[in-house]
Amino acid sequence: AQRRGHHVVGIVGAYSGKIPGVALTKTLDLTQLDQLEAFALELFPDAIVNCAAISEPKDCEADPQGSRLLNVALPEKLALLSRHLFATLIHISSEQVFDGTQELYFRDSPTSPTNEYARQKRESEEAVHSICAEFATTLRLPLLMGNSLGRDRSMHERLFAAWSQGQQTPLFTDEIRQPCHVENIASVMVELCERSDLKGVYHWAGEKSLSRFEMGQRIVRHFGLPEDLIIAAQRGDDPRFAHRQARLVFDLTPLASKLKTQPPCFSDQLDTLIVPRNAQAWYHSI
Ligand SMILES: NC(=O)C1=CN([C@@H]2O[C@H](COP(=O)(O)OP(=O)(O)OC[C@H]3O[C@@H](n4cnc5c(N)ncnc54)[C@H](OP(=O)(O)O)[C@@H]3O)[C@@H](O)[C@H]2O)C=CC1
Ligand SMILES: Cc1cn([C@H]2C[C@H](O)[C@@H](COP(=O)(O)OP(=O)(O)O[C@H]3O[C@@H](C)C(=O)[C@@H](O)[C@H]3O)O2)c(=O)[nH]c1=O
Repeated sequence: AQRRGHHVVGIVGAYSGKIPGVALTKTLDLTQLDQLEAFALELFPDAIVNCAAISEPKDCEADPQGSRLLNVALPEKLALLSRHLFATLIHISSEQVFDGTQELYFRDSPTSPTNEYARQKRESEEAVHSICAEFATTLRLPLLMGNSLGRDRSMHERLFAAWSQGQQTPLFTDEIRQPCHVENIASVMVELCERSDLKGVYHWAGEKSLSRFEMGQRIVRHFGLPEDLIIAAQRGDDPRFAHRQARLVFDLTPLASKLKTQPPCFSDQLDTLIVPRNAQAWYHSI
């Protein structure tokens, strides 16, 4: 956004560090919608990009009411503000609105959420596009790759955390995802903020679909680690995981055919990953 000459204001919750490229950060509890409204009216933004959520399925199961404040009430409020401000709204939904039984998911494929998080995401899509359809683009996203600000959030960071504590990680051979790294998604979002002809719900993901086990293998090889750090597993091996969606793969044509940014290959995504701080001593010791 900075490269394109945009002025970015970042709203943060608990995060207190510097955020590269963000001119101003504002700490707000995004469950306090009156404070958000006051700030938005003061700022009068041209575009609002909503990345806030309770984004762990298990956290939404544990606290449906609390997570709804972020995952449904907040997008609703942002949609009302977008309409009032005539501001573009970019909202994020998830591949998890689908049940994972289909070979490929299209923008108009029927959704069938199988958990609280996914139900909230579908509800947020319906709210946003009924309130401010002419201003909003919702991106349904896949499993995200990248280096999180806190260094403990993404898939490779969680794997490094387990490996550096001496744990081998069981990874599903029968769970297929289409991971995409966040830098690529940020470029898509900047393009969408500059386009008025791409409103509605779109799918975006990486070029390649892989099993969680294949992802683990590619991560291990990329960092020159021993292959026995990962163990092939099946979702059904453990009743806690038997319900997990088997295959979440998107048709990307509608958006990929209109944007300069293209779905990234998996090796480009691996090249952006760094060893998380808390695993560096272990990594250099092996
Ligand atoms: N990660 C993934 O694999 C996927 C994510 N998504 C979606 O992408 C979006 C981003 O997800 P992701 O980056 O993983 O989410 P994270 O959980 O990593 O980050 C969400 C952010 O929301 C902010 N937040 C939460 N509660 C509050 C609050 N009360 N007040 C202010 N800020 C708050 C937090 O900011 P702070 O740190 O400052 O407290 C946190 O950093 C979400 O909509 C998610 O549903 C979709 C598909 C997959
Ligand atoms: C994917 C996977 C998970 N698990 C176990 C580990 C953990 O106890 C449980 C849940 O896995 P996860 O913690 O990865 O959460 P998971 O529910 O797999 O997915 C999450 O992925 C992370 C990256 C996110 O950002 C979330 O938004 C969400 O998409 O399932 C395996 O044993 N093998 C696997 O291959």
